[in-house]
Amino acid sequence: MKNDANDAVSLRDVTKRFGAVRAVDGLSLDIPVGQTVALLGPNGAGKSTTIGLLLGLLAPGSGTVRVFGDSPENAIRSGRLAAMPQEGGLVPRTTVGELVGFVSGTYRSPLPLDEVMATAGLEGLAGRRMERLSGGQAQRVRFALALAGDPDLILLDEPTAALDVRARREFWESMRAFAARGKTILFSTHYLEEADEYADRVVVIDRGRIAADGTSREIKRLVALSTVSVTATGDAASLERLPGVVSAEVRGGRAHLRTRDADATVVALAAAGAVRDLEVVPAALEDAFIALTELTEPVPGPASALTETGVEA
Ligand SMILES: Nc1ncnc2c1ncn2[C@@H]1O[C@H](COP(=O)(O)OP(=O)(O)OP(=O)(O)O)[C@@H](O)[C@H]1O
Repeated sequence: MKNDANDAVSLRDVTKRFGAVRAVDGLSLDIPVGQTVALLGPNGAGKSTTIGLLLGLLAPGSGTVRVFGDSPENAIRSGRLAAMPQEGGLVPRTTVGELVGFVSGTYRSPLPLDEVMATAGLEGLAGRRMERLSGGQAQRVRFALALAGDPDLILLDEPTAALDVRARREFWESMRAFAARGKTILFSTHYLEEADEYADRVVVIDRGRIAADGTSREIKRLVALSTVSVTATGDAASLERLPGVVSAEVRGGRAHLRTRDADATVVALAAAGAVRDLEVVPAALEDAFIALTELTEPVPGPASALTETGVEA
């Protein structure tokens, strides 16, 4: 039997229903201490429900939920678990320094204030009033409030949903500083690029179940196809027999090979002396995500549409 006290998060066969809807459907997930994990999934996949269960805001219908081997309630009480709200939580007419200082003072062993401000990227903003903060700055203040008690695990439900690209990048720089201190982060996101860039591990969730779990590289390799292009030296039918190749097309004097294993395909092309003007376009996480979440029947509920950078409502 696994000793889940070694993991920051341990979900075992967890199910949560809302009437006829199985929001979380037999989910098992262990997150070791120090990992940054993205929970990626389309609308209604069960991401918020999973986070709600981990915070003890929702009780599982069946299965067990453990945070550092303990109940979510105890993990929060001991200060090891914190969450960051997506909105609200900021008191008007106070300054950043006053609010963060006040919240810090409510903890028994808070993180030193200057460290909180530095990790959240708020240096120079201590005197700024809440009303005058940009969306990105406000989100970093919420992050500072979550950090104040020096938690070991932070749960973030779509932390950058309301931020523009630049604010998102700045937010993730703050998060990196937190992760660099050996802390564990679990965040949900619709943005594939965020999962790709900032998570050590991507857990794709769909209809309350895990559809894939691994590094973004592993997930891409699992289901998405890379494209290898070379100056054509053979016909499509012979190229389709190369290792890894799923389909081949010859047009404009170039062969375009869709492959599950670009390395193997390139090696075979090289062995055949056919690697002139080689170009390899790696698989995108977006392709993998579409493939994974299209494997099963669509769910009734909010429609989801893919944008260039992610999945939006
Ligand atoms: N309190 C509730 N009552 C009834 N149904 C609910 C409730 N909370 C969630 N659901 C349903 O459970 C399913 C999972 O919802 P959840 O909010 O966990 O998904 P999500 O992945 O966070 O989606 P989104 O990305 O849209 O926030 C959905 O079908 C949703 O409609």
